[in-house]
Amino acid sequence: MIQPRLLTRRLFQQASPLQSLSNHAGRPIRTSILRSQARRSYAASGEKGPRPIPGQSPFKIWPFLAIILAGSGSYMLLVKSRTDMAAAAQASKSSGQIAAPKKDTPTFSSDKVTVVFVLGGPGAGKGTQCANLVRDYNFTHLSAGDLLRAEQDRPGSEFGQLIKDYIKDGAIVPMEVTVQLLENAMTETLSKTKDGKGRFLIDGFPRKLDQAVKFEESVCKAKFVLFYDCPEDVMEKRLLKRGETSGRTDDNAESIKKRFKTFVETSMPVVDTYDKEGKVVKVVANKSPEDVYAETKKKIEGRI
Ligand SMILES: Nc1ncnc2c1ncn2[C@@H]1O[C@H](COP(=O)(O)OP(=O)(O)O)[C@@H](O)[C@H]1O
Ligand SMILES: O=c1ccn([C@@H]2O[C@H](COP(=O)(O)OP(=O)(O)O)[C@@H](O)[C@H]2O)c(=O)[nH]1
Repeated sequence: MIQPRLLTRRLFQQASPLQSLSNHAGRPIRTSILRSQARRSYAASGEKGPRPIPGQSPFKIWPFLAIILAGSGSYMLLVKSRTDMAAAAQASKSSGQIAAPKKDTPTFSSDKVTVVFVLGGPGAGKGTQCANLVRDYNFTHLSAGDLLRAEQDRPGSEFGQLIKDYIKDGAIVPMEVTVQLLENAMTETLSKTKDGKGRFLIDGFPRKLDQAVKFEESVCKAKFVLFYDCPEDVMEKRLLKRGETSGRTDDNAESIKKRFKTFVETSMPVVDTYDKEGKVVKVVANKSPEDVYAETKKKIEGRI
């Protein structure tokens, strides 16, 4: 099984929870600097300046502007450096890794790496069908949910509690965490190949449009989306049954309800968007696992 590696500094630079912490930490200093700037501005407009020439305005605007500009400039620099420093400190404390620069081109070229997103409601049978595809088509299966649960349980993870809360609530974990875990897992798999080629089933991701955009921009373009279409009542029965043995904190009636809501409101728009681009392979999932797989095979032949 692929172990998610420590998240890199890039993740910390982008992760909103930590950024807001570092911003918060810097606020008192910034406020006091602003106050002292304000005091200086008032002093500059005091009575000790040269006497005004008759006919000209007694108020000179340029000194004010210069002070405001200089003040704002140094304020911005201070804020930026403090934010970067805090992020770097956090990152090195927890991972000891060097920052990866923010990038706009995908890490993996789709010439070498094939990515298929596997989507469907909770309990639609994504994981079950992925196991079949791994056996027959030499895919590597990466379940975003499994990676998040492994990160949640990793001793020392800064995101453990955050992931736990999101999963229990059926909500979507901030994308920086999930995208980085997926990229790390892909890197690890590909590092074991001679030619850097690979095929991935990314199961249960992207669950939100911004995740889809981010992943395709920074990690790898997806070839197509395999979508398992299943009625809610069927999925609910399956999940409650799975909950008897899965040990998952979200396989209970209350969490299932929330997960369905998230799926309809947030994840279905991802499927609809890809569908408009002609990238969705839809499979009816309300049949026996064997029949679902037979339809899957028929529909993906020629696309992979
Ligand atoms: N076609 C099917 N018919 C009946 N039960 C299924 C089917 N596919 C999967 N299951 C069962 O339903 C539960 C959810 O399936 P799973 O593959 O884990 O779904 P997902 O990954 O979409 O949440 C599991 O307990 C699984 O054994
Ligand atoms: O990209 C992802 C994938 C999963 N999750 C979280 O992990 C939970 C379980 O997802 P998984 O795919 O394991 O299970 P499913 O709900 O499809 O059965 C979801 O409800 C989310 O809270 C997430 O936040 N982002």
